[in-house]
Amino acid sequence: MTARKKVLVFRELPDDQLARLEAAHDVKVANPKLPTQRDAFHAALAEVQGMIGSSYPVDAALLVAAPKLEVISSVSVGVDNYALDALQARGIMLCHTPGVLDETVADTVFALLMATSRRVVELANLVREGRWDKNIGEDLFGFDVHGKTLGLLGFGRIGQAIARRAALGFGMPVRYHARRPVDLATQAPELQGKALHTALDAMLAESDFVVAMLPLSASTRGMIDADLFAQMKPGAIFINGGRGATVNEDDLLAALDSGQLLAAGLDVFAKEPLPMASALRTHPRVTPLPHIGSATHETRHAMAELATTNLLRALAGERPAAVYDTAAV
Ligand SMILES: NC(=O)C1=CN([C@@H]2O[C@H](COP(=O)(O)OP(=O)(O)OC[C@H]3O[C@@H](n4cnc5c(N)ncnc54)[C@H](O)[C@@H]3O)[C@@H](O)[C@H]2O)C=CC1
Ligand SMILES: O=C(O)C(=O)CO
Repeated sequence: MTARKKVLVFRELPDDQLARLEAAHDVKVANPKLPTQRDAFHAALAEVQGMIGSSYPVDAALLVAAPKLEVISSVSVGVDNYALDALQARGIMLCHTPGVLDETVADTVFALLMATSRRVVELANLVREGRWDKNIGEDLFGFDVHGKTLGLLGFGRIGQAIARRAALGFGMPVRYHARRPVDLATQAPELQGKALHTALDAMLAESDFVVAMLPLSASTRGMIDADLFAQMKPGAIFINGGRGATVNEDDLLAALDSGQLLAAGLDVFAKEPLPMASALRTHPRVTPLPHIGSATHETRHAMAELATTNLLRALAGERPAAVYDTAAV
């Protein structure tokens, strides 16, 4: 039996997963985002060997305050909140939750594709506000999704789940740009002949919808800028389901205002929650969502369960299923 260790949980965890942790270890729950719990969080850092978190940034200074830390288990697949080089230098293991959220995030991205192209929010508001007083005319028509070309920036686990919906369900030709081509024969045979690795400029020029599904890293920060928007097909729709800071938001607004982009569907923003002053909040051709890509009951539970299992395994000296390779940055 593993010796009991000290664990700090600094995000919400379902009761059944908290119970699994408490059965094996001494657990402190403290949310550093709540002023009433911030002191408890900082006090606990000095003692903990394991942590479960997600959206609170774990930077190098915070790690200095946690000298006994062996493992962090994140309830997320994205790891941009963690100081990866400091974790690597200290030999602290980082676990995350790849795979269990792919289909749910792909559903959210498709909701944004449908909402932007068919003007769902705008037209629902027209009905709600009692402005549906005649047959809808051309000025309120949308554009088809089926049969249109989809360009994917990022073609990993989630990008491929989006491509399956597009190619197999909506008859959409798919082009993708990623760090390297994917061997579809072994990884996604159902997409063979349907999703093509394409040079970035050609992909942008050919796509009716450009969907970004990129992690945030030094190479992707600010990558989607005026230069990329200018290369997109005039009247394209842009969707971001990855991370907000991969986009230059001023350039995005300029592309919307010039008419280069027809619309944007955004689940993620450079600063979250989206500041009241952001023009993206109220822009008539932006559909903004509050970072809900994976936010279903089923998937958030599956993520919490995987994160708990990862932490329990790591603290028991076993290899967890989903260790992030911090050396790969
Ligand atoms: N909106 C939401 O709620 C969610 C957002 N995400 C975000 O989506 C990201 C992607 O998740 P997965 O598909 O699981 O990751 P993944 O690691 O399987 O795929 C990442 C893809 O991005 C590509 N890529 C990375 N850097 C690139 C660059 N500089 N240029 C071109 N392509 C590049 C890779 O080649 C790969 O195709 C996560 O890291 C996270 O930030 C993930 C889950 C939910
Ligand atoms: O997992 C992630 O990276 C998210 O953004 C939330 O699911």
